[in-house]
Amino acid sequence: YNLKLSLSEKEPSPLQEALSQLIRQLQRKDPSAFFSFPVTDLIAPGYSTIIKRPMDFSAMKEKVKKEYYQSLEELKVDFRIMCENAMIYNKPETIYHKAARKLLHSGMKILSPERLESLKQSIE
Ligand SMILES: COc1ccc(Br)cc1-c1nc(N)nc2[nH]cnc12
Repeated sequence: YNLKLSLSEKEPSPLQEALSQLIRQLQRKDPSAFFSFPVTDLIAPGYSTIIKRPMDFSAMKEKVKKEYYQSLEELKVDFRIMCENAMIYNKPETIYHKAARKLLHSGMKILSPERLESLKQSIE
């Protein structure tokens, strides 16, 4: 029987697939998983007052699932915010600041204009 897929079983769109693939590639560059989940004030005292736009990979995945991203570039914006947050809150000599700088650097290659353009062609 061709039972209609319920809303919760909607197939991911090509854009969602591409976004999820990019997030997987980016997460591989965060082996310590510092960026997998939201930073809490318990882990980082005062974080929620200092950082106005918190972002992490789990939030990105949620935004993909809810189709918040209308383009690949919007993911790049959130990725940069996530890394910059860590470099704002944490002093330069900390492992978190250094991990963020390194992640930002490798992420900008994965999200380079050329890479995103060719990925866009494959989505159309
Ligand atoms: C989710 O955050 C963490 C999880 C586990 C551990 Br150990 C540290 C963090 C963390 N700590 C600080 N100070 N700044 C961050 N920026 C992104 N991650 C962090």
